[in-house]
Amino acid sequence: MTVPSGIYIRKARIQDVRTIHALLMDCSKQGLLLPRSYNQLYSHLRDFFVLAQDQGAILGCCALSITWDDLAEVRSLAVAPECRGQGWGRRLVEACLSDAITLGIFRIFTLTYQAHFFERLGFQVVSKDNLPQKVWADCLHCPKFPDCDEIAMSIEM
Ligand SMILES: CC(=O)SCCNC(=O)CCNC(=O)[C@H](O)C(C)(C)COP(=O)(O)OP(=O)(O)OC[C@H]1O[C@@H](n2cnc3c(N)ncnc32)[C@H](O)[C@@H]1OP(=O)(O)O
Repeated sequence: MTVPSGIYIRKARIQDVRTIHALLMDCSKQGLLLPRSYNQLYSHLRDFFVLAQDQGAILGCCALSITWDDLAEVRSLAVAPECRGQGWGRRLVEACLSDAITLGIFRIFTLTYQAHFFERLGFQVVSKDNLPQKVWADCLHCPKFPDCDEIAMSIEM
């Protein structure tokens, strides 16, 4: 497998939406994360960081979504298979954590099947009961609702 060169992390642009959508759809078909509609991606595009290549390809993404005055969520994390295992997933999450600090938010949670990956970044498993009700607003649209089997994790910075 050829490892792409000239890749870096930047904020998402409007031209990236279709590629972000395709990346997330690929992972969601494998049951790894929840799909996001074009409507959601356009309206939340400012939340996203992408792993971009000089030639224009988008090889990864991650979003920081503000939940409430002291809480934000890391979501929609995906790295293209050819770029995995090189620290890009970690850097994408760190970009979101850094953004949270800039915004003055120091408690971040995530809902994930990749508990070990997030543990490596300092997240800890928490009870879903410890997350505020507001967190579950999007879940009403989830095909798995109300039987969520994702693991809740959080980090305090
Ligand atoms: C909130 C959410 O969106 S959850 C959905 C997460 N996304 C997916 O599952 C989609 C498919 N998977 C992927 O896109 C990728 O495998 C990711 C995003 C999970 C990981 O991205 P990568 O770029 O491969 O991870 P990266 O190389 O940065 O690894 C960081 C650390 O986590 C570890 N790690 C990476 N993936 C995993 C894993 N699946 N299980 C356990 N540890 C892992 C690495 O060994 C590394 O450890 P280190 O700090 O000791 O070196």
